[in-house]
Parts: sequence; structure tokens; C-alpha cells
Amino acid sequence: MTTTPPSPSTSSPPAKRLKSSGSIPDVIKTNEFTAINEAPIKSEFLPDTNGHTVIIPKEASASGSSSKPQQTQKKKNRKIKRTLPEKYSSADVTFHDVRDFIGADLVDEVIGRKDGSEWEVPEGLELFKEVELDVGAFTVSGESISLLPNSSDKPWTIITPFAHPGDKIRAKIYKHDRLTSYADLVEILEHSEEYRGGEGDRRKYPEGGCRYFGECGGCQLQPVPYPLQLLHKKRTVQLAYQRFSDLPSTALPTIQPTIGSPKEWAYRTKITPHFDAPPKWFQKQMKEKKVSEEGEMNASTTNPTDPTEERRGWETRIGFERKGRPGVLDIEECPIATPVLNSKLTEERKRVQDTILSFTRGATILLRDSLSPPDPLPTSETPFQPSEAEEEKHVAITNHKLNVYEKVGKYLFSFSAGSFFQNNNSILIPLTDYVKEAIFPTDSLGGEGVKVPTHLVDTYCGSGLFGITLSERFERVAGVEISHESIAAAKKNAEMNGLQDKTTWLCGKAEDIFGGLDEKGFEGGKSCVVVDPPRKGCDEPFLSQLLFFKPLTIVYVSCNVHTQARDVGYLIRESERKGEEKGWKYKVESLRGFDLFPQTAHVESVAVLRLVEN
Ligand SMILES: C[S@@+](CC[C@H](N)C(=O)[O-])C[C@H]1O[C@@H](n2cnc3c(N)ncnc32)[C@H](O)[C@@H]1O
Repeated sequence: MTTTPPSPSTSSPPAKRLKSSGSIPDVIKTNEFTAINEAPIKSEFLPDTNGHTVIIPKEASASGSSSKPQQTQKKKNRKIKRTLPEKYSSADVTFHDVRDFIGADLVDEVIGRKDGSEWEVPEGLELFKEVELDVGAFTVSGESISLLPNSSDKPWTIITPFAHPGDKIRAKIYKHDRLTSYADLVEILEHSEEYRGGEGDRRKYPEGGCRYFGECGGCQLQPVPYPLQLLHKKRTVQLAYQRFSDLPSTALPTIQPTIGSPKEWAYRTKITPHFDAPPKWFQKQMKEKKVSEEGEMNASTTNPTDPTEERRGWETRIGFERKGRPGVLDIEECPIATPVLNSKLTEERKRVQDTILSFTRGATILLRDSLSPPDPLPTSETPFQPSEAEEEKHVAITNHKLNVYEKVGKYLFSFSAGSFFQNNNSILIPLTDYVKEAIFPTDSLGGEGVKVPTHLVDTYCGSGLFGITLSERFERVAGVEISHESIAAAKKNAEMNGLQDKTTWLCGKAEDIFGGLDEKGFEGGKSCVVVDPPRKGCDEPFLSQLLFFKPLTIVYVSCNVHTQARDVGYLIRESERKGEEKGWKYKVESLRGFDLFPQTAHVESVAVLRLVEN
């Protein structure tokens, strides 16, 4: 944890805010993805001493500069690293926001000068300088973007969190980048007339919202009314395809409205708060103090010093990343997490606080919402039977090896707490129903010459979410996954739901993902494929195999619409190239977001690709 309090000069929380009133702008220019309430995890899980809670250690002081002297940080911040962002990364997406906001022609002209002037900060815009800005738009990541007033020969933007289009703000610069600087919000001088109803400090909206808004790096869109959050995400999908698919607009359908989450709060079934270990100087100080106290105790019968007093100078903070400054923000509750996780968080915080001196490295606590394990456990002989009457009991799991149970419609899922499962259970029925309907559109059923798939291939299947929930409509289902643990869970889930006879689960490498399917009777001509890869998207070997397999329908589900747009673009172009002579290709039939992550700027995107044959 921090050895010194974060310097108020490197970043300040939004200060007192003024009145806001009125309604909402109809255009949201939006951009990026930051981790939701999750620290970058740098290493393996480790069991704690009592064997109950599992903690994921991260690199000592991953919040990094927090333990360095303030002076070093300042020096570092003065230099702009002239590195271009990795393609499709959040920084790349933000640069596209900057480019769109300034105007592509102007930006390309500045970059085209080839004199590096896009990196040269306008005269007088030093670090820690305060500037007044009229906020122009949202970035995709939900931050505000404004034009620096009176910027000399080139335009320059300022990105500031927690402000809204139409606000007039004062912001303090803390970092420079290409054609943009990043700033902390100091004060909202005038709230946007049209943006949000209510008066006073925007962080207090909505009623029952989060008291950490304005400091926590988690929920960027929290004060944005929910319909506007959905609009923001629709725009994100649209921008991603414009920027990254490399397809002409004629090849893309109109983006459909984003489907909202049934739960806008208390939906998140997994959180991973983290904490830093005490710095060495503090450990040493505590050790010395203990030795001297033991000496005193032997000499007298007086009470030892109060332990809270002992820890003066360094405090345990357990929570999430702070926005715009290093270090952990101490979080006692997270209103997007389910109630059972918040109760457990209180217990876990106390446990860590009481034993903090035993940690030499920072760590992450895993908290996962689970149904109480069914008793007896369903088996292939006595499969799961959902019962509406029974009240569901939830528990919080903290050991990554223990099984978590979740129900999706009439199916029961089990997987180890440390492995992947979607984090918002409330939207999984709308999501899986949508995928089902996309595969079997009512208007194409029974149509002349329409081939209806009988086989489903669930790639990147995890513990079998799509394969199992969609199984009813198919004769056979196969799931393919790289993780042995997830495949074992998928197999067990199929058995628990009585689906063992129609399902096949294969642990496959990306290079040979469809390898084992032939012999199981899966042919592209009677199949559809669900693709649900991690954030980095699919690799080329996978996409080539998918085209070679040539399924009737491809439904691509992704938590990173930017890499999805890249991959969909590749599939469409390659299918045109490969299939040209033989008269087939894929077309993008629909694109739409699902809001798996309300209050944040993240969106899950579903693309439906249909095989078209002449
Ligand atoms: C976003 S999760 C989707 C899981 C599942 N579809 C669900 O909704 O629960 C992505 C999954 O892809 C798996 N995966 C990652 N790389 C892979 C690869 N190269 N080939 C196959 N599966 C992979 C991961 O283990 C993970 O389970």
C-alpha cells in the first residue's frame, strides 16, 4: 500500500460540484475498456494460511509508483513516451476518439507533417496546470473529452473523468500523450443544462448509487441515466465496426439497440478487490515495536499499545484501482456486486486487516456468488429439475478451487470459482435466447431452400453455457475449449442436466479446434457455430478453420467489440475471396450489444453471420 499519501498535486478527487438540471443530450460520442473493478493479476492463486480463502498474489506494489517518492513520479510524468498504442487496445480506441473529436482530416494533416508535432504539448500546458474546459463528448471509455481552448497551430484535446458533455469544468493536467493530455476533474463550474436532472453533487446520483463514484476506477457511467448508458454502448458497437472491421458501411447492418440488463445494480457475481502488502519500512518498524513492547510487558503489567495507533503512517486499503492516481481505493461495499458478496467483503476485509503484517506481497481476494450446493447433486441418472417454489439461497465462495453453482433458466451450471463464467446472471436468459433466435430466425424457418442446422458447435465453450442452454433445438452439440478444467466442468454440467447423450466436449488447441468434430458426425453444412473468445479475440488459424468448416450460421459473442469487429471483418473478406468461385460468402446479418456490465462503459457484443450461397 501507499507509503505516502497520494500527492494532491498529481491528482485530486472531483471537488465541490455545482447545480445540474434538465435532461439529456441525444448524441453521445463515446470510447475504451478498462478492467471493471479488477486489478491486473500478475501471478498464480495461493491458498491462505487457514485454507478457506484464496488469494491471488499480484506483483509487489503493482499500483507501482505509489511507493516511489513523489519527485520521481513528477519527473517521469514530464516525458511523453512516443509509443504508438497496440492496435485494438483501449489506448488505441481512445486515440480514435481523439481523432474523431478533432476531425480525421486535421489529425491526419498534423501526423502527415512527420515532424513529431502531434507529440509536442502546446506552449504553457505544463503538468499540474489547471485549465477551464467546455466538455464536448464522451469517449468510448466513458470519460469526457474537450478541446483545449486557444491551442496554437494544432488542435489538442483533454480527457477528464467524471464530467459530462455540456459541463464547464476545471481540470488539472497530469499526463500528456499524442494530441491529448489527461487531467483530473477539479471542479464542475457549470453542470450540463441538458444532461442530468437533480441538484448538487453529481456523485450522489442516482439515489442509492455508489459513494465511491468520482474516485473508483470501476463504473464510469454511473450518473448517466440507464437509457443513455444503453445508447452509449450502441454507439460503441457502431464505432468499433467503423474503425476496426475494415468493411464498407454497405457490408454492415444497422446496429440494433443494446439490450439492457434486468438488474442495473447488485448484478455482479464476482468481484476481486485487492490490497498492497505493508512496505518493508513499516514491517521493520512494527517488528521493532513488538520487540520493545515485549520487553516492556515483561517489566510491567500495563496494556500494550493500541494496534491501530501502531499502524499510524501506513494503512491497509482493500478495494479497487483509483481513477487517475496510483494506489488502492479502500472499498467497504460495491453496489454493483450482489448482496451476498458485499456481506462477505466485510468479513474478508477484517480478516486481511487483522493479518496484514503476514503479507509480504500484495494480493487479490476472490469473491464469487453461488447458489447453495444442491443436495443431492444432480447426476446423469437423476438430472437437475428446476423448482420454482424453492427459494434460492446464495453463498459467497472465496476459494478458487471450490465449485460455484448458477442456474440459467432450467439448467444448472457448476464450475470452479477460479474459472471463467459470465458475471451477470440476470441477463443470461435474454442473451442465450437471443442467440437461439438468431440461429433459428422465425421468418427463415420452413422457407424454401433454407437449411436449418441440426448440429451446434460451441467454441471457446468454457463450462458449456451456450452449448447447454441452446441444446434443446439441436440433435447434437459439441463444445470445444482450451482449458481442461473448463471442459471437465462442461461435461459434468451436461450430465447434471441429462444431456450427456447428445453432447460432446473436446479439449482442443486453437490450431486444431475443429479437429475432432468430423469423426463425431459434425459437418459445416448442418451446423452452426457459436464463437465466444477472450478479449484478444480469435487468431487467424482459428478463423481459417472456421471458414473451412463453413457452418450455416456463425454467432460471435464478445466482451471486446473492437477485436470482434476486426475478426468479423476478416471472416467477411476472406469468405468473399475464398468462396467467390464457388458462389458462397458470409454476410453480417445483425449486430447488437448486450449490457452485461451496467454502470460501466463495457459492452458485450453479438454478431450474427449467415452463409449465403448462390
Ligand atoms: C469469454 S470465455 C467464454 C466461455 C463461455 N462461452 C461462457 O460464456 O461461459 C472464453 C473461453 O475461451 C477459452 N479459450 C481461450 N483461448 C482459447 C483458445 N485458443 N482455444 C479455445 N478456447 C480458448 C477460455 O478458456 C475461456 O473459457
